[in-house]
Amino acid sequence: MRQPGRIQAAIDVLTDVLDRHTPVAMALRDWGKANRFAGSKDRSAIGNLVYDALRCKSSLGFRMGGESPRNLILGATVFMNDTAVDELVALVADDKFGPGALSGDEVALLNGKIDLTSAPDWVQADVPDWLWPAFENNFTDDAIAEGQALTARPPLDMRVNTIKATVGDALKALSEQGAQPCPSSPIGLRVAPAVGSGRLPNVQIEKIYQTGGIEIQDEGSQIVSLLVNAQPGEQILDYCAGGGGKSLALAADMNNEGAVHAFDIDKRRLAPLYQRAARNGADIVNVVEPPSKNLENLLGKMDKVLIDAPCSGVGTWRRKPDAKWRLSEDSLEKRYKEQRVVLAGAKAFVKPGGLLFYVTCSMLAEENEGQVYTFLEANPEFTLLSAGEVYEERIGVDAPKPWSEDGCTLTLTPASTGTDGFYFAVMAKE
Ligand SMILES: C[S@@+](CC[C@H](N)C(=O)[O-])C[C@H]1O[C@@H](n2cnc3c(N)ncnc32)[C@H](O)[C@@H]1O
Repeated sequence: MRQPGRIQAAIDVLTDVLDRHTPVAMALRDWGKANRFAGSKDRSAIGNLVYDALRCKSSLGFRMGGESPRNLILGATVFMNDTAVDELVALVADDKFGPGALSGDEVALLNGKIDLTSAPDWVQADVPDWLWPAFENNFTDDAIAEGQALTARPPLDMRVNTIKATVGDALKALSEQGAQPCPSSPIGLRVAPAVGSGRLPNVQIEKIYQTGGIEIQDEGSQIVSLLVNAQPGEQILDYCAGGGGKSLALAADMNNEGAVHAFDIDKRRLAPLYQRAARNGADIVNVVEPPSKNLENLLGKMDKVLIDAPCSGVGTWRRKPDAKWRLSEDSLEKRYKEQRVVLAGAKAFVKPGGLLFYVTCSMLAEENEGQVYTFLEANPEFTLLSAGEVYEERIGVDAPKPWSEDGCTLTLTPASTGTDGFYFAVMAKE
């Protein structure tokens, strides 16, 4: 396919996402099925344009005078992919598979007729307007920069599974894919974000992945798992284990000694963990299916309980930009309620002297400090500890510093640590 055909395809896919509310991955898959002539390079070029347009939907819409799929994709082509306006005009002029000739107004807009610095802050930050007060409240002077960092293409991060491989083994196995050590996680590898129409490698077909030597896991998720500081021989409950990304990381950190009990209220979410744990050789992962009465024998006995709480997912907007615009006040309220429920349910498993960890992939104070401080007030047997020392010990004194409102809990963000957004708090039970 030539560039104009790819642009038109991206407009069609984005129309499906915005007008028919189809999830972006599904819209891209559907387009691929209906257009089997398109090669893998075409698909990644189209996907990149659609994802870029979604990441910057409000700022591109502002610069282009409206958020139609055509405006957004043309804007993404020029403003985010460095295509020169003259070149684009010539390319689309008479290509019958493209979006048609550009109007004079479109050309003027693409040439920067509207200055983004005149836009409201939430538009410059590409954060939904209704959410801006909460977002701004969290980051004050840095809020626009934090929002903009969430619009960048994400890298591919991998955790080396130290049960099966060393960082050196994995680096060697993935050298052709461009893997480098992560900036902060000592067990992380990173492939830089794709540029232009490029794509990230499919490492799942590589032997090192298939034999359990690596897991795909954002560096932020690796870091919060390392901050649990799981020790060999400990009994740990991962209370919201989902697909088990953090359970597997904890098991490796424990050198496969002790136990990681992986529970989730939703049995379907736990399903992939059986196979993942087997591939990882993570023998100490004990999957506990709901109902929660199956956990009764662990009450009051856990050295550590990890709550990787259900949340808005603001911290993952680089990877899931459509979720940013789907988030609603109602769904956020539901997440707050679920967070209170998991905190109330998980606390009973911590043994006296044990630790309770509260993690989200959100960057909103209401889901983070807000929940932790409310919990601490109602549960005086728990005390907030500072996470700074363990961060320095495990991640390094020279590593990029996470953001912290209270000097105790940590918020990792794309702008501060170059990771997905994550919140981390640790509380001790007396
Ligand atoms: C952020 S996800 C977990 C991701 C997972 N820990 C990982 O690293 O891949 C949050 C999980 O909390 C679960 N959850 C929600 N309410 C819960 C509850 N009351 N008890 C236990 N798990 C719950 C959800 O089903 C979801 O899988």
